Amino acid sequence: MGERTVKLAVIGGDGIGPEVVAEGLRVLSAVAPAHGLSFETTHYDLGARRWHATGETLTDEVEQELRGHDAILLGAVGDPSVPSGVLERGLLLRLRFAFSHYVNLRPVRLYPGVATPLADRGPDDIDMLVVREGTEGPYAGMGGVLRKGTPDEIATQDSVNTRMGVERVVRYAFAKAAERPRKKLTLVHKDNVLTYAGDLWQRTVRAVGEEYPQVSVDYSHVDAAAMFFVNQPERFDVIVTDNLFGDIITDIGAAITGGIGLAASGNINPENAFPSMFEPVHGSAPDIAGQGKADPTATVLSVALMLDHLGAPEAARRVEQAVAEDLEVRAKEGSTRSTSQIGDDLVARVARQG
Ligand SMILES: NC(=O)C1=CN([C@@H]2O[C@H](COP(=O)(O)OP(=O)(O)OC[C@H]3O[C@@H](n4cnc5c(N)ncnc54)[C@H](O)[C@@H]3O)[C@@H](O)[C@H]2O)C=CC1
Ligand SMILES: CC(C)CC(=O)C(=O)O
Ligand SMILES: [Mg+2]
Repeated sequence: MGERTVKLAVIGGDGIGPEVVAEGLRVLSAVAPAHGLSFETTHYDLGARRWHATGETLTDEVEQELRGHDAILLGAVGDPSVPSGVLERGLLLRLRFAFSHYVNLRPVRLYPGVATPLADRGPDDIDMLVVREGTEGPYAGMGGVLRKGTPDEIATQDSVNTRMGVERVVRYAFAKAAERPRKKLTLVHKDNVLTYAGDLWQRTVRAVGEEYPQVSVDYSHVDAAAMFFVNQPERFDVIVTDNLFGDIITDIGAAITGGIGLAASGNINPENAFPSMFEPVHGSAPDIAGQGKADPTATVLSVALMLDHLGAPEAARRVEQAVAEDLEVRAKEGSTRSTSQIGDDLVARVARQG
């Protein structure tokens, strides 16, 4: 088999980010060669440390360098020593926007054996794919503040929804739904209150849906969807939703599938005009940083999403299989392993499958 070299940019970032990324990379190194892949990694020191040292979040030069890679693996950004939003907007959202990551793909899947707070539900009941819009909505950064610091202060934060931006993510979600056995797509929004944006999303889903007669479509207001996640998760197959709603409901999705330490995501540019970026759903978890307590599984599953995106589905399945086995053992025997011990076990499982 000929070997393909993938140029991978690695941004560990802040808090537990570098700890979980290190384990993701070890699993990647263990699985890649058997699938004809070799990864040429470049590490970028971005995040709080760099901001304190230089005042920079992301320079144009670094952005340009990142553009030259095939994919990016990111841990998390954000640190209590930096004003909230500086790194989240200046680094993470800047990359999502600059590289047109309009699909934020977040599987919500209960692995066998994993404890869920939903007493009478199992893996067959919780297997959804949330397609969160990644470049618009309230995250766009539009708005401002008037009369700051006075009793008359007014802060606005606009939600931006473009026809083009909504249509491309809706189209992606329909294509995903059409590939899955249930062929069901749910639009999650709040069109009874956010009437302008909601109407655009509804009309777009109706129009694109005409091209996918095999996909059944329904709608849920986001507040009801939050409730259904915890009392009727089997309602959902593929969900398409805006940036903020998708952010919130996927943390609920993580909570019902074993916790935030297991939840993976991909920031995808489906046209491959820019490198896609893979990262756990969680943040930098300053409360447990540096203690070896972080679960690297979410990052390892994000590596599987990356392998899928890079056209190596067999390698991706192998990583997921290793995680599934690890989670089954954890369910039976419990686990007090450190971040790197979980990494050791996943590397060993991936190697055994080879
Ligand atoms: N994609 C990103 O880079 C994200 C960054 N953030 C940033 O991260 C910082 C912390 O935000 P929080 O709201 O506390 O969210 P968080 O996801 O970092 O932590 C929430 C809770 O989950 C736990 N947790 C997170 N990841 C874990 C893992 N792998 N294993 C075990 N436990 C884990 C944490 O210890 C904490 O109790 C903030 O600066 C925030 O802006 C938050 C979310 C996403
Ligand atoms: C900008 C990030 C901190 C937003 C977030 O929480 C996420 O993408 O999951
Ligand atoms: Mg989030």
